[in-house]
Amino acid sequence: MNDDTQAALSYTSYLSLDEVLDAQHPRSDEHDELLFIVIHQVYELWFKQVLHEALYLQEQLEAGNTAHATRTLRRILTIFKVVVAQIDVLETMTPSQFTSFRARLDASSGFQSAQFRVLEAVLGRRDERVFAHYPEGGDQRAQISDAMSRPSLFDSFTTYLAVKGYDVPTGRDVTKPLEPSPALQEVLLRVYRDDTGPSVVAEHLVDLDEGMQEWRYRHVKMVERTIGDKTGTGGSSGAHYLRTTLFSPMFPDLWAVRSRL
Ligand code: HEM
Ligand SMILES: N[C@@H](CC(=O)c1ccccc1NC=O)C(=O)O
Repeated sequence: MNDDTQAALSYTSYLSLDEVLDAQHPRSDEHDELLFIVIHQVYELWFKQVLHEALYLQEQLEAGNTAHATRTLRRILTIFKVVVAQIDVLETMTPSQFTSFRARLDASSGFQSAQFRVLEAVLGRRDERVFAHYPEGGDQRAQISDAMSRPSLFDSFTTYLAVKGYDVPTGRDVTKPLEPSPALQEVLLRVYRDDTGPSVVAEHLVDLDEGMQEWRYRHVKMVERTIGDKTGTGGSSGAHYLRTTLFSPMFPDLWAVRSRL
């Protein structure tokens, strides 16, 4: 196409708003279903942004760049605050309002959020059970599987510590779950005692771990108040299942050293 005939860039075209604002398709005539859809779409957009930042963060860490890594971590943490806070908006929906359209959700559920599973994998989760909700041979399954085969954020952090001259244990199989490592804990104690850039990065990783746990806690409370102990549309026991996910920190070594600091 000749440049002269191309429509001028506008707010609407730059942001693809025709597509974005045409992407809400309630399955009922219930007033509250639009909120439910919009909230989830906003989540998925933030997940996209967090994943984009997390990849950048891993590059910055592996290059030993404390300033950039710290800035990126602060951005991710700020987004986490926003996504935890937006649960307040969904909690303005009463149980009976949700019940009015819940059956129309069929068997769809948060279990099928591929970006959430990719995020968990980037943060170090290695757990085949999540695949149950993604068809074999599908793109989403491949994305989660790829993320589980790459070094996690914590692996990039240990690489960063090595670049900074710390004698970190090497040779971890990055496709396996993160296990507490006494040798790495000794290194972390030195990092905290030195109290320079790496200790700031470590504290931000603790913030991130806590932020993820905050989200899980707020999600469970929202579930308890909205559907009580009904089973989930995704086939789990619902709030009971979600409570079992509450107390598994992503970076166990960073928590293990705290009683010695
Ligand atoms: C009224 C609001 C909500 C209710 C009642 C609810 C309920 C549930 C339930 C019962 C499960 C367990 C899976 C199942 O059997 O269905 C679940 C999982 C999940 N939900 Fe929600 N949810 C709500 C809102 C949200 C929102 C806003 C998000 C944001 C993306 C979300 C993301 C997830 C994720 C990622 C999981 C999987 C968690 C895991 O396995 O650790 N949910 N939800
Ligand atoms: N699992 C929820 C339904 C639900 O919340 C949901 C359904 C479809 C898409 C996203 C959802 N949000 C989180 O699980 C339930 O059992 O009511």
